Amino acid sequence: CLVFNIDTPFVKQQRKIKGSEVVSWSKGVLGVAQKPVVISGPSGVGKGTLIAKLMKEYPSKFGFSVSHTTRSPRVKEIDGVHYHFAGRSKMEQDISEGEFLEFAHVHGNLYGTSIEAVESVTDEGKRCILDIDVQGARSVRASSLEAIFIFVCPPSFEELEKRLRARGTETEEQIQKRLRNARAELDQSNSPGLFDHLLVNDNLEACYENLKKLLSLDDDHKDSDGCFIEDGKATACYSI
Ligand SMILES: Nc1nc2c(ncn2[C@@H]2O[C@H](COP(=O)(O)OP(=O)(O)O)[C@@H](O)[C@H]2O)c(=O)[nH]1
Ligand SMILES: Nc1ncnc2c1ncn2[C@@H]1O[C@H](COP(=O)(O)OP(=O)(O)O)[C@@H](O)[C@H]1O
Repeated sequence: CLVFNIDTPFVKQQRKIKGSEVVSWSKGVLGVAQKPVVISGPSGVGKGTLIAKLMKEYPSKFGFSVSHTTRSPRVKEIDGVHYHFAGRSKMEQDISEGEFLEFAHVHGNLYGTSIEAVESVTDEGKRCILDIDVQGARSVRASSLEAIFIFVCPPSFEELEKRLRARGTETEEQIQKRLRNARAELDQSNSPGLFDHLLVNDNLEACYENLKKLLSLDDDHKDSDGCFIEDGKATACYSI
């Protein structure tokens, strides 16, 4: 099986401490396996909705990287399916022991992708989808895991707020925090060399078709209005 060096911060730190070569390896995410897909974007933009559509249409092609988080489960969220809901001290310990590919503090909670989360998808022969924040995307970019990076934008800030409220899963205080963070995340979507594609989620079906096009799942190149993709260098997708 194919192995490659996963240069996580833990591996780099161990190399420094030990002053010798430290190699950590993972399997199956390089070579014949298709590149994992990293999807980022502000809270409420529709990342989960798009990913759910993709997984429903292509259950044997894609697998979701189930992250760990210290946030409380929402109604209908299942432990081990949507997230691995974890205690902070246990998660911090696992991070310090090098079990995570990346982690970040987001909206006041700790989130992270364990190496096992990615491997369990690739072990099934599926293409891995990661729903992670911009900091996480940066960490994965800096690691040797080659992936495709997609940032999902809302058509406007007002629409983002509307969706977040309509979802009804957060308190007013949490909504305000997520909206504040959204501005910073939207600014960072333009960081040079970070995202390969910006996808505007205005009309859901049009956006989904464009996502499929990006992933070469749709080769009939249908026109889609209300949603566009920028290849290569990310440029502002709209102004707030
Ligand atoms: N860095 C990182 N971010 C994550 C991970 N899992 C989820 N996130 C991000 O954490 C943020 C909050 O996720 P969540 O609490 O599910 O709220 P939502 O974005 O409103 O659905 C989102 O930006 C996710 O993309 C992870 O493993 N690592
Ligand atoms: N294109 C869209 N138009 C209108 N509502 C949308 C669209 N995409 C998603 N939604 C709705 O917006 C809310 C937030 O979507 P969700 O997938 O939970 O966002 P995220 O995972 O990015 O936080 C959900 O209630 C979802 O049904």
